Amino acid sequence: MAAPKVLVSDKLSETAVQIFRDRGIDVDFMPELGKDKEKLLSIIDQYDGLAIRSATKATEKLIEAAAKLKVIGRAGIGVDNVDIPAASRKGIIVMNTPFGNSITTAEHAIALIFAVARELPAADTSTRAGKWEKSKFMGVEITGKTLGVIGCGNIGAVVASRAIGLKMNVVAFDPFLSEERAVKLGVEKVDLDTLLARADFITLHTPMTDKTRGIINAAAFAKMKTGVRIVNCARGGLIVEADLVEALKSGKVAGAGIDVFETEPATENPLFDMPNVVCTPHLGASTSEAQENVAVQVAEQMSDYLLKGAVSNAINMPSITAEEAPVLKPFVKLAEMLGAFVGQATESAIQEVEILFDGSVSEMNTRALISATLAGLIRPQVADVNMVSAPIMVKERGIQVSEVKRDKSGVFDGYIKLTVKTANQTRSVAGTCFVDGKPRFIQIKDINLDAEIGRHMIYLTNKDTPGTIGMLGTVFGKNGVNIANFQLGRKDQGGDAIALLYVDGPVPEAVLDEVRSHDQITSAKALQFDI
Ligand SMILES: NC(=O)c1ccc[n+]([C@@H]2O[C@H](COP(=O)([O-])OP(=O)(O)OC[C@H]3O[C@@H](n4cnc5c(N)ncnc54)[C@H](O)[C@@H]3O)[C@@H](O)[C@H]2O)c1
Ligand SMILES: O=C(O)[C@H](O)COP(=O)(O)O
Repeated sequence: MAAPKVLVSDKLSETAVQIFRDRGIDVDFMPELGKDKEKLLSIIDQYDGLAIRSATKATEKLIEAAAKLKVIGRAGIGVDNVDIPAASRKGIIVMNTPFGNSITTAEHAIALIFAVARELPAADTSTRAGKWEKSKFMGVEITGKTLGVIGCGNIGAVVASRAIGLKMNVVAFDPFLSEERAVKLGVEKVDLDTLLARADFITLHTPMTDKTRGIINAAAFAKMKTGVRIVNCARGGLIVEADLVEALKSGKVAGAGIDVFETEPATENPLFDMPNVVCTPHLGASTSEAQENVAVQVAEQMSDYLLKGAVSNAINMPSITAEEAPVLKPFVKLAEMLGAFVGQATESAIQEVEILFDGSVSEMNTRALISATLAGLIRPQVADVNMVSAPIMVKERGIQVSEVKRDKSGVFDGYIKLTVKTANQTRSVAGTCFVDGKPRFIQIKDINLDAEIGRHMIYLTNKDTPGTIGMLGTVFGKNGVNIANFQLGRKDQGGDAIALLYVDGPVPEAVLDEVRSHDQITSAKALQFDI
């Protein structure tokens, strides 16, 4: 098999390139390509992986053109430059490195707080110009002042701890911050209005979402103390820049430290003309330590995925560690086969799906197994689906999915049972993996059997009457269909029965019609499994 190929289209540390090479991955290092949309678009179809920072925009158009792409690795935190829904629909994993640059970015926020409190850049420029304007640059102390942290996750928490070390009082607004964690961090959890009213300094550390876009706007400025100072090292667009300009002009805001802008690269911006605004060009993550961290991490994560199927820090897929990947692999296959069985056997719209994990399987990574089951289930309708895209597609179709876990309940160490409801019927199939790692069906419609899964299979439902096996043998035999394995099961003597045949090739519909023409046969369906 050819080695996977990765493109690095942003300025990542070359350590990442070395890691890809050491792992046997072909890598093209084109750090300026992120800025050249057309060139990137023209070559993206050659790559299995794309490693980026924030300059590369992984748009829907780029993702559509990425015929082989399996993974986008963001060496950093914010993934707002990646169209995640488009990537997910195409089955592309998007991963980031959530901790590698958090300390560095928090330090930049603290640096900007000091720079704004003491007008350091302006004082530096004035002094170099020989002006010695000692009385012009009257600053403020930060000791004893209140810092409002909006978004108290990884970076916000580090900023809070540094600020507490600097003797500031910290209040935090973050709907997902628990009281316990707030107490542990030594911050006071408050609502947004309270933060705006009490803070002398405000620092932003939320992701860019529909809820956070423009969170600091004219209405928010109106609720702040006069003379407040604001720092944004998160994302441009969290602050409405035009409103900040007005607040600076009116004196409501005494200063601002801005690392991120509504439009980047920011080569022109009304904030550049404002006094006591300290601007940096999206430098939050730019230290050698952080860049080394994120480059190493992204290269290792992408390599682990491309070479071993291990998934870590993915935004759109449950994690699978390198250790669990080989153990999980046969069960992922089984889950897909169960989904594929029901997906092919069911012709009306699926309304509900229940996936039961029994015994040892219930202790595995069931989120990954659910994704695999759903992928198998809807593949008959959507050919290109995989474990990344399946949960989204199932949700888009309004199908309810539930998971049940239970202790070992039968003779098998563990098994998976998939039950699907449509408007007319409920269908179930269960399976397990034996020590040989091969998946097997062990129950269909609550009827026990033990069926090895083959590429081509025939699923029959029938009445349990004498002569059925003979009839099937005759029909298939005279039509040249060779049976590799034949499994039968029934509820009660003379009652509902099923048969699952593993055959050596595709079975023509005409042959199935002949089978169907016999009175004891209720249904006959050819199934295919990607095994
Ligand atoms: N300037 C830079 O170079 C730079 C570097 C790294 C990260 N960042 C930005 O910083 C952001 C935060 O990074 P992080 O690692 O701390 O992320 P994180 O996920 O650990 O923390 C984000 C926090 O924001 C909170 N949050 C979400 N929605 C909110 C809302 N509506 N109101 C208040 N809080 C909300 C979350 O609960 C979470 O605790 C990233 O998303 C990225 O955009 C910028
Ligand atoms: O989200 C991030 O990690 C930062 O914004 C850093 O972006 P950069 O990698 O382009 O410096």
